[in-house]
Amino acid sequence: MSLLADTVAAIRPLDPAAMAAAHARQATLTKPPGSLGSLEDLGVRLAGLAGTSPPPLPEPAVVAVFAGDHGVHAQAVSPWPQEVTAQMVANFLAGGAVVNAFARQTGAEVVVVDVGVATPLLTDAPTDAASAVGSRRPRLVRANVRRGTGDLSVEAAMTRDEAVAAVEAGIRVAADLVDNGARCLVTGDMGIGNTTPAAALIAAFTGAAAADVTGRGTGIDDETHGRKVGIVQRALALHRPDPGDPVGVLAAVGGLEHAALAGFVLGGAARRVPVILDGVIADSAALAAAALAPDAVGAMVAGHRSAEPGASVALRHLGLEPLVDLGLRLGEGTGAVLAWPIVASAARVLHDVATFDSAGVAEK
Ligand SMILES: Cc1cc2ncn([C@H]3O[C@H](COP(=O)(O)O)[C@@H](O)[C@H]3O)c2cc1C
Ligand SMILES: O=C(O)c1cccnc1
Repeated sequence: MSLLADTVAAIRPLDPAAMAAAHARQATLTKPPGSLGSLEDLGVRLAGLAGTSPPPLPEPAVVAVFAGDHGVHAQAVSPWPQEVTAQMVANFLAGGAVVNAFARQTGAEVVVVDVGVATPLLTDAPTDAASAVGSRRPRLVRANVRRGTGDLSVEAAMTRDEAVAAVEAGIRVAADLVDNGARCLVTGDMGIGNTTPAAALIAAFTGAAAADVTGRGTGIDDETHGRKVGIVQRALALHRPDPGDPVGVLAAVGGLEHAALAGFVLGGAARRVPVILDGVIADSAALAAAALAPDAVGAMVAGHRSAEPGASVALRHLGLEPLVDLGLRLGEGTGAVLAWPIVASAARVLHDVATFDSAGVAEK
């Protein structure tokens, strides 16, 4: 079988016995029952994912920033030049982007994956994902499938083979990181124009109208936004993507980083490690992952609620409630990195907190 088929086949539901044990343990801890709100449910889900209660602490964490370019950039859907994608990759590797600052603050590592950047990357950064674990220096993984997609408003973004190659690149990154000790995977993205394919994917997988899922990305005016909605509508009318064929949807209206992120989520789910979703790009990729393997949703944690309207539509479809809601609309993995300490805290409660019995605290 192929790596994609093997990975999908390895994804199983959450373990009900571990979840029941974690749920029972929550009730014995020195706090009023339910007082940790959704963190209690998150702790239970982490136990179900790991198959043990208490669940392992989700650390170390690595944020993988998948980078790609977009043919639809030719339709002026973003005010930024395409070269900014490659320039920001250099900035990530030099440690100067917002995601680097947040990663330093929280203790996460950064790996950048070139899965579809249009311009060749010149860098002396170390290039293996495995060594990212425990390293302070960002890594670059060279996994370029093609130098940017086709313009999805007039042609398929990529071929089916390219979509599968990008998904499998993401699976490989997840596998390398987990095999080298990562216990939490964090999604990141960089790709000028990538909120347009994200909107098209969300419309295709949820059935929502283009106007309800297309946002302002880096910050566009009303005229550009109106045109962007029209371009998403045109792409959907042209390709008629079938949500029952997730690879076909990714190939028609996706992006290389979206496809790789779908694979990254599947790779984490197959190895039963939590994957924290960042913003609208990760959320759109998560819809593709869930369409390929419905049980993959068990490994997903919605890090934050992006200001992009499509993000909320996608999360609702997945049945996920975001942890952080700060009006962020940056991407790169920033919101997900901020959520990581919250995810770790949800697990740590089940390790560290005394029980009413052990602490001699009276129950009501
Ligand atoms: C300097 C800069 C840094 C970024 N970091 C993330 N993005 C974000 O903005 C882009 C998507 O928005 P749109 O679809 O409107 O182009 C992606 O690259 C995303 O990661 C950035 C964008 C810029 C300009
Ligand atoms: O939701 C996101 O991650 C996002 C929003 C705007 C631009 N880039 C990314």
